[in-house]
Amino acid sequence: MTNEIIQFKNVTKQYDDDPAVLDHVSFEIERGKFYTLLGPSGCGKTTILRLIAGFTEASEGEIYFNGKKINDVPANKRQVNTVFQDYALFPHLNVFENVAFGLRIKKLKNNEIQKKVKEALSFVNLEGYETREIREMSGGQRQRVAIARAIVNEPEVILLDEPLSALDLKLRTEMQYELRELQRRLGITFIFVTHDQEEALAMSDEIFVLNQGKIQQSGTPIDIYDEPINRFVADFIGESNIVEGKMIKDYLVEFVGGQFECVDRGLNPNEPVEIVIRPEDLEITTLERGKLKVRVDSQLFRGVHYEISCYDKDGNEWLVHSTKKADAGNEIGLYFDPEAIHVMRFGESEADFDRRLEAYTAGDAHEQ
Ligand SMILES: Nc1ncnc2c1ncn2[C@@H]1O[C@H](COP(=O)(O)OP(=O)(O)OP(=O)(O)O)[C@@H](O)[C@H]1O
Repeated sequence: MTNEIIQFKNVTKQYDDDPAVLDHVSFEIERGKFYTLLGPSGCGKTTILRLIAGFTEASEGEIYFNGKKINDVPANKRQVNTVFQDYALFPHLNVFENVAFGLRIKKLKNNEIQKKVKEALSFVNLEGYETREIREMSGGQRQRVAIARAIVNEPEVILLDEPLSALDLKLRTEMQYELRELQRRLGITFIFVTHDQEEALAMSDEIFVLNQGKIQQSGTPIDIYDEPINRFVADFIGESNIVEGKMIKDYLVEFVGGQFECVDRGLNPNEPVEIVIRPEDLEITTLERGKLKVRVDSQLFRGVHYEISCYDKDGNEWLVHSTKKADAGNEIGLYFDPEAIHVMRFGESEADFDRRLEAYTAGDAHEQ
């Protein structure tokens, strides 16, 4: 059996004559993994969930579940449950009845309902809360009731639409651990929607980064952080310094008036590129040792590091995360390793990016 559970083939969603909210989107979801759809407000994340759940229809393209086309399968016949942002719990029912609701509709026997609800509540650490009213539960507990209500139906996929956004920061972080752990224990596929990049990096096996109805890049958190394919992804995932430049040789790149050694990524001489250097990869040093010379504009103490904003002579801003202080007005050097320079080709598609990196890692990109 293939490990693929959901597949989108060239799916487009358009309302009336408005521009498409999803534009020929294709992807595959594997069984048992934690996926995150990440992107700014309005990029189409919820629309993807609604298409999987069957709450809306695709304008074009095909959606497969376990290898079968499901475009015309109604929502209640799909092996999918959704946890909504506002939890959508029934305020007039207690915890037990909220979780039991779907099972009662399916007309399961009472003793079976008792057993399944008990199991689901124990999965989310809510044993003993059966008779509590929803209004007597905290935000985090309501969240867990909503998850119990989804897992009690034993779906193959759980869709979670910004389920943590109503929680305060501390509880949100706790719930991130809990959800991740729960997904591992259950072994069910989770598809989680968020616009919070830190949440996506912390929780996911795979992330799909979306913008304006298109998947910009998909991959593991580390792949996406270390190898963003374009300016949008680099900017959206973590903080970045991004400048324009051009390739000199396959392992030498020119920007802000200097030439710097970089990792060979199969790019061609003279090719215009964008360069990303993460703030934590810049080291404050003397003017002599520094590869870049900059003037410090401001610094903020962020607890674990200082966030220092500097400018080079061309007016580019360089953000540095450092445990060392640097006072505003001082001229300093910035040092970085060749591996810290990430070079992006302008306007490259994800498929071309993957092919280029595959060729590079297979060793047939360029001879050095
Ligand atoms: N029923 C509808 N009719 C018309 N346009 C819609 C409808 N539903 C959604 N849209 C539009 O589709 C686009 C994508 O919406 P979607 O809810 O998928 O975005 P999102 O990425 O989940 O955003 P958010 O993070 O704000 O929830 C938005 O521009 C939205 O206005």
